[in-house]
Amino acid sequence: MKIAVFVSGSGSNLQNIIDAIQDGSLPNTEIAMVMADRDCYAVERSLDYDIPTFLLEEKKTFSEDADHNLEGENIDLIVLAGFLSILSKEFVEKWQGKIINIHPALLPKYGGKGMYGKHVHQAVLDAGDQVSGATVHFVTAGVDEGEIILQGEFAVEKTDEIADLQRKVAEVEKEIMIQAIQKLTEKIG
Ligand SMILES: Nc1nc2c(c(=O)[nH]1)N[C@@H](CN(C=O)c1ccc(C(=O)N[C@@H](CCC(=O)O)C(=O)O)cc1)CN2
Ligand SMILES: NCC(=O)N[C@@H]1O[C@H](COP(=O)([O-])[O-])[C@@H](O)[C@H]1O
Repeated sequence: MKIAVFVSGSGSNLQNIIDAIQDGSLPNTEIAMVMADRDCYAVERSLDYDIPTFLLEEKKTFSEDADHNLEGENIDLIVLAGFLSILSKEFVEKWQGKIINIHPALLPKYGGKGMYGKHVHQAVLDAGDQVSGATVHFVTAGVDEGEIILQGEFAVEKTDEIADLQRKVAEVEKEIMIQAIQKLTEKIG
């Protein structure tokens, strides 16, 4: 299975995929390319592993530029891993069913435009939720509206702050990201 990973941040989810390939949890899986919409630590991680890496910083044309790079690469799956730009309707329709995203909450709660990173964790704390988690879902033209593939949960303690949720989310994301790719590999082959 050839995958392309889109990134914007620290790259912890990218690292989880790299590690899973190296430890044999994702056999027959190859990260064919990493594409970033901004300079970020995920780019450094990708380059450290000699993965073909593209920095596409023109926000208005990211989807078009990314599609150009994907052409002819026989990519089976696109993984949005901490990716913070909204993909165009045209791009999503062309790759429909082959793009997944990981979100740091139990969708449909706390999803949509403006809901990313610390904004999500703050919303969970403000709501006083006792349970939160993360979600892997298919990507559609709408933001965080696609069919849910997997979710993982954790308990929110009264004393928890944003940093605590970031840590707990990261642990759940590590599990469900790999499980989701394994599940789709069985389906796509
Ligand atoms: N067409 C789609 N594109 C993307 C989706 C999607 O479901 N459909 N998922 C997002 C990932 N995401 C949450 O999981 C998400 C990312 C970014 C935003 C957001 O509001 N972004 C800001 C800009 C932030 C920045 O560039 O620093 C914005 O667009 O104003 C919300 C949700 C990835 N793409
Ligand atoms: N809605 C998008 C969003 O908030 N994505 C979140 O960015 C964090 C950093 O990812 P990274 O360490 O893999 O870059 C992750 O928790 C991911 O769920």
